[in-house]
Amino acid sequence: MGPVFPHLHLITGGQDPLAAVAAAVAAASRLGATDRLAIQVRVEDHVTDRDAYELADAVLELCRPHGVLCLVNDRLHVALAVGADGGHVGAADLPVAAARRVLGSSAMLGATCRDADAARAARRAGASYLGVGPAFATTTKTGLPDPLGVDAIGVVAAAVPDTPIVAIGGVTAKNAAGLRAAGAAAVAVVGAIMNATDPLRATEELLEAVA
Ligand SMILES: Cc1ncc(COP(=O)(O)OP(=O)(O)O)c(N)n1
Ligand SMILES: Cc1ncsc1CCOP(=O)(O)O
Ligand SMILES: [Mg+2]
Repeated sequence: MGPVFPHLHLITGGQDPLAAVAAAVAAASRLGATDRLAIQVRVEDHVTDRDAYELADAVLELCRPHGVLCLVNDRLHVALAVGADGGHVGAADLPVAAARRVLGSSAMLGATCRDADAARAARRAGASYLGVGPAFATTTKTGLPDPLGVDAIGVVAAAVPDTPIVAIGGVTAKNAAGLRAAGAAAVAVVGAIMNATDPLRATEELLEAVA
């Protein structure tokens, strides 16, 4: 990863995640912005560790030659096994301090939170960045709390000025700039790219929106 924190985090999902990841890496390469893209390998809970490992290994093969950051959601043992750059944990995963012990001090570790106190606590426990959302309504993940909206994400960003905030949930090329303007260092998307008819173009539009 270059000296910047990636502004666009693509989280895998949908029918053909590898094709979408390849398109996203190609888009970032065309824009000379591979250090502004991160890929987070995320699979549904019913997916086996073996299948999660195979996907993560294939994603890493697409990312590494271009210096695109590769993170693994939830399954930190898979992140370690494939040699990913780090992982992301939320309320149903290892606590942040435990996750930091598993990944070691140099790995990138993201943690989900929704308010300033949780953000400060996650930072103290060792999180490198914070995933904050859902920003807007989304159907990609069920059982989510009410959307926070742009202003609430700005409040969390202001509470931890030294920690990158990644806004997630219903993010599109149209609303991404507003999240950045509110203080988010980055945005994370699933559907805007994974469900796009042209994931390469969708990635270009999102990278331009968060530049
Ligand atoms: C960047 C980013 N932010 C939040 C999440 C959500 O993680 P989590 O709360 O662990 O929920 P699942 O993704 O595991 O369903 C994320 N993955 N990435
Ligand atoms: C995993 C996750 N956590 C909070 S919202 C979300 C899904 C985001 O998907 P989309 O970008 O399609 O709204
Ligand atoms: Mg999780």
